[in-house]
Amino acid sequence: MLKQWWPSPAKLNLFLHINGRYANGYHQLQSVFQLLDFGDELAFEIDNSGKIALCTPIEGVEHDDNLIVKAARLLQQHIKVQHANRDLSALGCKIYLKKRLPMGGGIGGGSSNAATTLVVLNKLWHGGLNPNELANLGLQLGADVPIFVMGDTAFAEGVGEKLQPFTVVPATYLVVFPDCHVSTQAVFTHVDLPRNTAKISANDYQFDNTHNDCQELVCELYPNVAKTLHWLLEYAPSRMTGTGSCVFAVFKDAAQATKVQKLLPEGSISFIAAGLSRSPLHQLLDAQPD
Ligand SMILES: C[C@@](CO)(OP(=O)(O)O)[C@H](O)COP(=O)(O)OP(=O)(O)OC[C@H]1O[C@@H](n2ccc(N)nc2=O)[C@H](O)[C@@H]1O
Ligand SMILES: Nc1ncnc2c1ncn2[C@@H]1O[C@H](COP(=O)(O)OP(=O)(O)O)[C@@H](O)[C@H]1O
Repeated sequence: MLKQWWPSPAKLNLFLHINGRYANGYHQLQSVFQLLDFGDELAFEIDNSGKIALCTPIEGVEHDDNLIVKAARLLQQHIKVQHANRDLSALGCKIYLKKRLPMGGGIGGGSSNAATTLVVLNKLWHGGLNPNELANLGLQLGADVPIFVMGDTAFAEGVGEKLQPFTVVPATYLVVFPDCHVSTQAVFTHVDLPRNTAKISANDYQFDNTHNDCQELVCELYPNVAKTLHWLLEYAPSRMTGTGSCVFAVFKDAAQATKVQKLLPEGSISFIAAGLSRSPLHQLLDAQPD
């Protein structure tokens, strides 16, 4: 039988302000998480083995460290506890991944993979968790997971988990990966990271009156990020996403984005994507009710 492939989209942080730091070291931030129509895909074959197996390993990531496997195990455990009266000892699954998103690029690939796993397995295993419960479970895996579980482009606060659906002017993005992996943890523990940007109201958001507090530091640490950003800025408003390393340029339409993509230096890794208000995963789920 043909596999059902489920989308696992990328996101961009259209801006990222750091407003302070919590006692546990996590940062208090504000951001717009823009979901994209480009990403990885996952397929799931549930079985009664009780085992979780990712059949398409990612080079450099141990099976048990993969956020997909961690998400499946976390949900498996949660369902077992919630449904103690049902014999769920045999909940198992084989998982397949088509990886397209560069890792460590600030476009949320790992978190999105974890979210798609939580959402789809909850459906296939008849877990019965509601979206808020799934998002809370996802938060244990990463601050970025809830946005992908909820599935709406959003204005985010807290550590990134307080979300309100947010309307952004439709745009096409040229996203360039400067061929370096930035560790989110390394950026957030850096002494030179600014952490005192004043809070804004969601209504006041505009691309031009916001910025990314991580950008200057990452540009200093990774000259390739600085080079890519300066190149893109010649053509369109551009910014780094998340803690890097990807940089995006904003265009009105795909034709303009394609023109600039063609001018990129040879060997550049890039993709073009449209901004979406609703995740492609959730669009597919909405079209396929139980
Ligand atoms: C800041 C963002 C913006 O999108 O960066 P990117 O990872 O996308 O670049 C994300 O929210 C990241 O989310 P995610 O990558 O899931 O973060 P986690 O795994 O929870 O945390 C990675 C590390 O970043 C730090 N961290 C993360 C989020 C946050 N609000 N404050 C932090 O200080 C934590 O110290 C942790 O050690
Ligand atoms: N399924 C996964 N996809 C991508 N990265 C993963 C996955 N599982 C674990 N990781 C680890 O998470 C790190 C961050 O990945 P990713 O989410 O793609 O980047 P970012 O947080 O910068 O957007 C990777 O370098 C990798 O070691």
